[in-house]
Amino acid sequence: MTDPVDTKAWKALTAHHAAVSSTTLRDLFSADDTRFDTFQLKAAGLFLDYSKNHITSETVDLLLQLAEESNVKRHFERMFTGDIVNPTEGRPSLHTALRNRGPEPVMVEGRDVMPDVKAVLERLRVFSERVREGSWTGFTGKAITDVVNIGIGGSDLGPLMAVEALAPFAHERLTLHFVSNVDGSHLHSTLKKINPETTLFIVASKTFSTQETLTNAHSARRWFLDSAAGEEDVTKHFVALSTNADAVSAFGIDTQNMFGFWDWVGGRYSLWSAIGLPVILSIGMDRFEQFLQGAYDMDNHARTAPLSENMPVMLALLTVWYNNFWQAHSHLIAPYDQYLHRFPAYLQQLTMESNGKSVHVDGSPVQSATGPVVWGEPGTNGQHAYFQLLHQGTHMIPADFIMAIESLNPMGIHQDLLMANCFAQSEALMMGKNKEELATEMRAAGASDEEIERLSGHRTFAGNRPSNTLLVQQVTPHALGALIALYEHKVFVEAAIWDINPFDQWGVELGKQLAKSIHAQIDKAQTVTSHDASTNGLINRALKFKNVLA
Ligand SMILES: O=P(O)(O)OC[C@H]1O[C@H](O)[C@H](O)[C@@H](O)[C@@H]1O
Repeated sequence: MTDPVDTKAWKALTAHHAAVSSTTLRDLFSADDTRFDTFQLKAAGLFLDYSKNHITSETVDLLLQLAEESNVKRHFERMFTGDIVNPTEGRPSLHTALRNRGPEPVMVEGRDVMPDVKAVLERLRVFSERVREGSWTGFTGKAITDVVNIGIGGSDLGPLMAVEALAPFAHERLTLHFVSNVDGSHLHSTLKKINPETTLFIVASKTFSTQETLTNAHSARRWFLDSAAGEEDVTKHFVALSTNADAVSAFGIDTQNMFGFWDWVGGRYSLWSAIGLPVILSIGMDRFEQFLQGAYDMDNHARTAPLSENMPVMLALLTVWYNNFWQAHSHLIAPYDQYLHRFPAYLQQLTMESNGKSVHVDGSPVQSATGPVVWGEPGTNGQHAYFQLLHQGTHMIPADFIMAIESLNPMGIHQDLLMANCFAQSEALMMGKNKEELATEMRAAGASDEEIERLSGHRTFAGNRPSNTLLVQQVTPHALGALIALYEHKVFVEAAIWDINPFDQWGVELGKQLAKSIHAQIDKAQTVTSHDASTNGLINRALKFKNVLA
């Protein structure tokens, strides 16, 4: 594969950037009153306005040429049809098979995986219905009231985000809890709220070897056994979601209580698999299927829509445009919906674990920036915290505003105010306020010319800051499925352009290795000299704090 910087489109985009970078968004809008109609897309119930970006039709043509030269369509086909798109682990990446609602088979090593996918979904349906209707009972015969998901990373962020996002559809009797951090306070504060007789623990771990999850699961099991009559009661209160049946048995969970998935499902793409059990318990299997359908609709869009009408492709190209040509390496996600409050955190793993890479698929070093830093909070809260920097700071931070038009909890003027704030922010970021506008405003409020002069640097806004706005009718299961799949495919297209592998995560391994050896040293409680001076110093100081070192 050609390095993206060596493609014709990349070179043309570099020249194009130099030619257009001084044109402001205000200029672009005053020169063309059809921008909003030109730069919009619809897909799977979502509406995207991308007109508030530093683009002209020529920019879009060049970006589309880059997508062509990067064989984006072929990359999609390879992923959807089960090719080894994760060569460092020798695996396909088939989260799309998990939500395939169509009749087409999906082949892995010559075998259709769809029957297995459907069989697990069926088992999840039966199990979740029993828990939801109250016929799955605990060791004293009572119905389950609390479900604790113990998992981390992809085995936590997805189900947690989706359970929160779909809270209006939640089962009335069931309260969902999520324990991820190995910090004992996380488990402790959860255990304080629940009763062992009516709690179901879900131990969620693809590998079933993750230190945090196993530590939390063992502690939860011990806590449970303190109240239960005996080991045999564990079966009624612990289930596992994993690809590793041996490790599940070794932990002491009957594999009849295990819901499996497969190594061709990446952790951060696993929400659609058995890892979605907390979501299924909360909203029910019928709604979970609507969630899968939303993602499937977006999959079909990504796979079949021409590049120029393809929403994930366009979002990816805009990220490449800013990241690689405008040197804007930070990306804000601003969902104007309180229930989407964990969506930015979810996208952090999806995007930063996928595209935080410095080498191409063949292992050679990249020559341009890859995945940006992704962050955010729900609106309107962010406005009262860090939006100052977005409006007047020295960085250009492209933003995605996500607005659900209808609230699932309509209350007076709340939703209209939320919407007004969302639209006001993207307008303010783009239009800014020049000195003349400020002067008119201040004069009307009685300010003197001297005062206007003194404050104009502080109170003007340069504007010219780009954003996308995504509209959705309501955050329903279908809409959420489509939204997540949109970002999954966006990340995939970016990786295809940068020629990096978005499906491995070797970068998390070194810290895990070192933590193991440092844990052994902390346990030994002897002065440590095997690390660098800072790390030795910190361990030894900590041992002194613990009072275990002379
Ligand atoms: O599901 P598990 O095997 O427990 O993995 C949990 C998480 O930990 C790993 O270190 C990876 O960084 C994540 O991609 C993964 O989702």
